[in-house]
Amino acid sequence: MPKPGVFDFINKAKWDAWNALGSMPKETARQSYVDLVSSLSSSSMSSSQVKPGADRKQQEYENLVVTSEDGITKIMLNRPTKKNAINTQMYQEIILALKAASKDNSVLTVLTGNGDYYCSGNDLTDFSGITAGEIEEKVKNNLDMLRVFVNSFIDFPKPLIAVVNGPAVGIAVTILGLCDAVYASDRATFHTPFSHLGLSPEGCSSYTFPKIMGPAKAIEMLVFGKKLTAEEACARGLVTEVFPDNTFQKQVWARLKAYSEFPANSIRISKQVIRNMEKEKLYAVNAEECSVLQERLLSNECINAAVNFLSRKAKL
Ligand SMILES: CCCCC/C=C/CC(=O)SCCNC(=O)CCNC(=O)[C@H](O)C(C)(C)COP(=O)(O)OP(=O)(O)OC[C@H]1O[C@@H](n2cnc3c(N)ncnc32)[C@H](O)[C@@H]1OP(=O)(O)O
Repeated sequence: MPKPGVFDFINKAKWDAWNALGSMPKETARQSYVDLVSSLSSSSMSSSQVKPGADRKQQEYENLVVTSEDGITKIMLNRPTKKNAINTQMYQEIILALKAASKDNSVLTVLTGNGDYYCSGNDLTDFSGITAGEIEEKVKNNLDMLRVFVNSFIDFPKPLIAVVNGPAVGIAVTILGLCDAVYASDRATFHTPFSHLGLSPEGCSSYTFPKIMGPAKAIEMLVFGKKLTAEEACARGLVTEVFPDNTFQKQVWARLKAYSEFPANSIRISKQVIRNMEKEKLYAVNAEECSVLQERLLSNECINAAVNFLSRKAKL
């Protein structure tokens, strides 16, 4: 039939919907419709039957638990016995989980940690058991991966929210500058001990932190390693809001559920309008930080700090 006029809203919507199916056979269209309705009715049943926390699990990961419920995809770091330290496999899994979340039906994506820590940063045992001859290649491969990891935050198309349930260290802190909201328990702390470890800033923090809190406060964190309380991080603009630990999960998830009911396209497009302008700059900052860090990771200062941690002589 001819396309209905622009003010014939209902028939125009129907016409557009049919047209969008292209040459799909009628039987396939009918089956897709039945599948869609079945999935909607089972998800509305499950939202009233399933206990909080037992959301629908997605793909299996070794170091993450990824679930999707009520328009929110939750990516939970899941190495609680290692304070959720990010090892090579976890970096790769986060890249994959973000890619999947960017394409799923969720409105919001949340990053959080399982256990008492949000995340203790890069896994310092990552380079153990490597021979001197292998180290350069391993560092190069890891830095290539780190660049992709950080780019997947820069490129993330929907609001990305960090629910910081406990202390955060190193890269888990720097990457917050690329998140769209950061909700923290009052038990959380924010620590970037790069100089202590012979390292240098990553996660685009050399650019985002001075922008968020001003250069002097950024240097206090990134160069002198000052550990911030959640309230201090909030006063500096790194954290959006702090909640008492005993009501943290309840209050934050109620807030997120309300936000997830906003129109999905509007939310996504508004985030992109705010963030896209800086993408090229952020890619360049990320590349530069990775190149500096590659040299740092091979320095004696860094190797000694890692050896001290591994031999239990030092921790933060
Ligand atoms: C990809 C390319 C490389 C990119 C390089 C970028 C780096 C940026 C960073 O992230 S720098 C930050 C690195 N992180 C740290 O320096 C933290 C090191 N950890 C600690 O200082 C402490 O563990 C602690 C303060 C986080 C917690 O202390 P606590 O006493 O409460 O607990 P334990 O020390 O007993 O920890 C429990 C177990 O967890 C292991 N663990 C904790 N953090 C890490 C880590 N970052 N890497 C590896 N393992 C970690 C810890 O060893 C304990 O394990 P065990 O039970 O087997 O002994």
